Amino acid sequence: MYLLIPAAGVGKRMGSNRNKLFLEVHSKSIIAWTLLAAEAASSIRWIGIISQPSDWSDFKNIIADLPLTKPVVFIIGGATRQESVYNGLQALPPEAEQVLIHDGARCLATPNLLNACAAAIRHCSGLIAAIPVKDTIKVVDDSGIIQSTPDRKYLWAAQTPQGFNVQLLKQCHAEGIRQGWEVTDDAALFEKCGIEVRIVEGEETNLKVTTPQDLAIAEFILSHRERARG
Ligand SMILES: Nc1ccn([C@@H]2O[C@H](COP(=O)(O)OP(=O)(O)OP(=O)(O)O)[C@@H](O)[C@H]2O)c(=O)n1
Ligand SMILES: C[C@](O)(CO)[C@H](O)COP(=O)(O)O
Repeated sequence: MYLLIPAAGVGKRMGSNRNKLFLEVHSKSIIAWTLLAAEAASSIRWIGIISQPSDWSDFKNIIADLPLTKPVVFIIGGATRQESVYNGLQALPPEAEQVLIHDGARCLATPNLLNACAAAIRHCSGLIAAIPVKDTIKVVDDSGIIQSTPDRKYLWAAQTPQGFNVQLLKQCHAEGIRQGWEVTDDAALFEKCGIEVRIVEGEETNLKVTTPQDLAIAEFILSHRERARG
């Protein structure tokens, strides 16, 4: 399985003055944890890191200290996650028929989840890891007035990995450019193109490290995992 890792953000919500994936949690950088999970996932055979060239030296220094055996290719990121993934798709090896896309910021995803998504994409055209929503979700208008309360039993929180047929995702990204669609995950492009996307049960611990509070939560999860391993 081919894995694309969007890693070209700037971490605005983290309040970081550099790519938040260089921040450390439990003694390793966020990107290091993500790469170690990809290395441990037996289904992953190739890794593309989609990132800003100004970050490549720092990424390469981190990678040099990791026990990686799988090829890692650097791909130029875009101004948005959507553009970054578009670039990543163009850089896939021509033989890639399916792809997993996994946020570099989701450094707690387990190898089992990566493997489960890699297995599941063999039997469908598109999928996302997701977990049922625990809170009641409100739709709120621009003036802060609640407009509706969707039935929670139909609400899932999208995570990554997200898996896709490569050709179909390339077509959907191209249509998104033509239509001016702005999406925050790749599944939305499939949905807009009318292509079915399935759910794979995600992990409650599969946090997207976005704010400083998330760093503390990630630290807790990683230290708990370490204690559980003994
Ligand atoms: N132009 C971008 C923006 C984001 N990402 C990646 O997409 C993932 C999810 O994005 P997010 O958590 O929003 O990261 P940032 O964009 O860095 O955060 P912020 O929105 O707070 O700036 C991250 O791994 C990020 O590196 C990317 O590859 N290219
Ligand atoms: C792809 C994603 O992680 C699914 O929840 C999320 O949409 C990324 O959003 P971001 O604003 O780019 O972090």
